[in-house]
This record gives sequence, structure tokens and C-alpha cells, in this order.
Amino acid sequence: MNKKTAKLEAKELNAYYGDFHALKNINLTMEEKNVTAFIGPSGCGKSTFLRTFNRMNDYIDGFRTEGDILLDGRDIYAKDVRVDELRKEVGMVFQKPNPFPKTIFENVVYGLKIQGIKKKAVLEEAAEKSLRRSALWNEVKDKLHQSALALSGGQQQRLCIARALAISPSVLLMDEPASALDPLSTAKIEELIYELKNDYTIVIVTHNMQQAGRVSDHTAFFYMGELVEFAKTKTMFTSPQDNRTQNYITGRFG
Ligand SMILES: Nc1ncnc2c1ncn2[C@@H]1O[C@H](COP(=O)(O)OP(=O)(O)OP(=O)(O)O)[C@@H](O)[C@H]1O
Repeated sequence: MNKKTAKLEAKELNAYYGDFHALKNINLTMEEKNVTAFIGPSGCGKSTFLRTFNRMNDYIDGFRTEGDILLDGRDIYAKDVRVDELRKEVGMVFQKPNPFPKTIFENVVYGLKIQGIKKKAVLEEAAEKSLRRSALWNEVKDKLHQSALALSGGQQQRLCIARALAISPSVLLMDEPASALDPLSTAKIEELIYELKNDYTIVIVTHNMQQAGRVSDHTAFFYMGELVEFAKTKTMFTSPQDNRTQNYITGRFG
């Protein structure tokens, strides 16, 4: 087996919303082309941590970090890092599907157009590739120029994944990507995550323990801003080392 390399690393990471200490001295390494699930009770800092990897928290007044976040060994909070470049590398999919009120095609190629790509043939090829990759092509290939808002919730979420993939990121952050979807659409998203990890490093926040078990290689359990435990998912669910992890995964709290 190939030795996996570190893709994302947090080193002594602390994060604050004003005076509130939201993430406490987090050290974590995530391997390339792996799926890592973040689990833990509501408010423990999962989304905050996820959003540090593409600097999504930068928009929040009073938010600050200490310590380092590294992508391919480079500090993404360094002064010379361009956030727009970073977000090409680190794509994100949110809890609620959020397609733009545009056509399916325009949604997928949105990021490419912002980058100045205008050639129709290039955009068409990229759209097809991304829609195939997100397992949506067969369902939408005959209505690419219809409104994305007419798609079902599950299709909209796969469209948002296609939109994220179109700009060729190497990391995909997913914040509870299936929690607003029905079981069948959820299963499709899970299958897709399983497929995508051949090419992408994926980090997923989920409240659904079965989902973490099904899709992730590694799981990180957070509690009150601390990373309590990080392990291979199988190990975490069969023999957690910390009582808090044990209590959470057996449903005693959270
Ligand atoms: N914009 C903000 N301003 C101030 N505090 C915030 C902000 N966003 C989150 N927090 C606080 O930071 C803590 C961690 O929130 P976060 O959303 O990261 O938790 P979470 O584990 O993702 O929760 P959930 O599972 O409910 O989504 C919470 O106490 C929350 O109230």
C-alpha cells in the first residue's frame, strides 16, 4: 500500500469568537485522499474547525486563530496567502443545498467564469465532467439550461458538489452535507463521497454516527472545543479510548 501523505494539519490551533475560546489547542493531521469525519455534540466546534481550512471564519467579526493550519505543508494563514487561491484548492459544500437562481449549467461553471474562462467548449466539457463526477449527469444532461431550483433537494446538493468540483480543488469540506436530505438522497451522497475519495481529501461534519461509520476512514471526536480523540473510524467505534467518546457514540449524551 502507498504511504499516505499529510494533506491538512492543525498545529496547536486555538480559535476565538471575541472572548469565547471555541477551539482549544487542536493538533490533527489528515491524510491525502482520505475521508475524515468530525463528530461531537452540538456546539463543540466541528464547523468552526472545518471552516478554518478554507478561512471561511475570516468573515466573522471578532474571530481569530492562534497556531497553524497547513495545507500541503504551507501555512494557509500566512500573510502572502491569497484567500481566493486557497478556496480554489479547498472547496466547500454546506448543509443546505444552496444553488444559485440560475440554470444547472451556469451553476456548475460559475467558479470557472469568475476565473475568466469564457470558451464555450471548455465550459461545456468542465460542466459534463463535474456533473458526471457528482453522479448527476444522467439525471440532468437533457435540461442543463433549466433552472437549478427545479431540481430535488438531493439533486441540488449533488449540483453544489459539482459546482465545487468544477474548479478542481484537492480538498472538499462538507458541513453536514446530507442532513437536509431524505434517506435515498443521503445514500447517494454517501456513495459519492466514497467514490470521490479516490481523488480528493474529504472532511465531513456529521451528526449521524452511522454515516461517519459508513463513509469515513478516520474520525475525530470533539467535545467543548477540544479534540478528545482521533482514530481510524473502525477503532473509534469499536474501542474508544476516552469515556467521553464512549458516552457520545453509545448515545448517552449529545
Ligand atoms: N459567529 C459566531 N459568533 C460567536 N460564537 C460562535 C459563532 N459561531 C459559532 N460560535 C460558537 O462557537 C461554538 C462552536 O460552534 P460550532 O458551530 O463550531 O459548533 P458545532 O460543533 O459545529 O455545532 P453544531 O453541531 O450545532 O453545528 C459554539 O459555542 C457556538 O455558539
